[in-house]
Amino acid sequence: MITLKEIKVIFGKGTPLQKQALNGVSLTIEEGSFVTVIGSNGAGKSTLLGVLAGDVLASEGQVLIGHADVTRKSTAARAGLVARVFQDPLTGSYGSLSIEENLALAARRGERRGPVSALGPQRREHFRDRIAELNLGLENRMKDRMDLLSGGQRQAVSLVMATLAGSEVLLLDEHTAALDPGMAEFVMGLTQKIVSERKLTTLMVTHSMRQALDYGHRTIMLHGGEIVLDVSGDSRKTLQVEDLIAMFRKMRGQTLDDDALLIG
Ligand SMILES: Nc1ncnc2c1ncn2[C@@H]1O[C@H](COP(=O)(O)OP(=O)(O)OP(=O)(O)O)[C@@H](O)[C@H]1O
Repeated sequence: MITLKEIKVIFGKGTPLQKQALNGVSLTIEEGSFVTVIGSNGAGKSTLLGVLAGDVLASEGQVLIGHADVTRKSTAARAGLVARVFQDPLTGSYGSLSIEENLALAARRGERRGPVSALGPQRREHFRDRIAELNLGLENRMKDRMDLLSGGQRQAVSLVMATLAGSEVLLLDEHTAALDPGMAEFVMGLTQKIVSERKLTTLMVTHSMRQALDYGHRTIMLHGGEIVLDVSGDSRKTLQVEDLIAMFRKMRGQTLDDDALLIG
C-alpha cells in the first residue's frame, strides 16, 4: 500500500523561479491496485512519481510504502521497494551492457553493494526463462548489448528488470510514449500481465486518455499540483475519453489543439 499525506513540493524555494509542483496531495493506493495518472503539461505527474521513487524529496508531508515511512529516504534506500520504467527506452538500462548483465544488475536492486557474484548457469537460465516469456525471441540474444535492441524490445526488457528484485511498487512514466502504436500496445499488454501476476501496486503516467481508461482500476487527474479527479469502480466504467478531454478543457480554460494526441 502507498500512502501520501499532504505532500507539498516546492522547487527553487526562495528564488524568483520558485514553483510549487505539488500542493498538498493526499492519496492512498491499496496493495495491488493499478492507478493511471493523467494531467496536462506541468501538472505535477512526474513530480508525484519522483516523490515515490525518492528522487524528489517532499517539502512537506509524509510518504509511506507499506508501513515504512520513506519520506526522507534516498532513491538508493528505496530501490528494493520501488521500480521505475521511464519514457525514454535508453534510461533505466545500460546500453553498453548485455541483456543478461542488465538483468543481473536489476536483480541486485536495493542490495548493499558488494562483490558482484558471477553469473552462474542457474541464474543465466532463470533470466533466459523470464526473457523467453516475452515471446520476442530475445532469449537467443542474451549476450547482445542492450543498445542493439529496438525501443519496444528495450522497454519490454525494462519491465522484466523492474520485477526481478521483488519491488512492491511499479512506477511507469509514460513508458509507451516513445513507441510506435503496435509496440505500445504490446508493451501495455505485457504491463497488464506483469502487474496482475505479481500483484504490483502500480502508478502509470500517460498522456493517452484511452490508455488511462482502458488499463488499471482507478484514474486520477492532476492539475496545478492538486488531484482534481479521482475515479474508480462503476463511475470509471461509464467514463469516456471525451469526458476526460472535456475536463482537460475546463481545467485549462482553453481549447485543446492536440485532441488527437490525447485520444491516441
Ligand atoms: N527540478 C525542477 N526544478 C524546478 N522546477 C521543476 C523541476 N521539476 C519540475 N518542475 C516544475 O514543476 C511543475 C510540475 O512538473 P512535472 O514535471 O511534475 O509535470 P508533469 O505533469 O510531469 O508534466 P509533463 O506532462 O510536461 O511531463 C512544472 O511547472 C515544472 O516546470
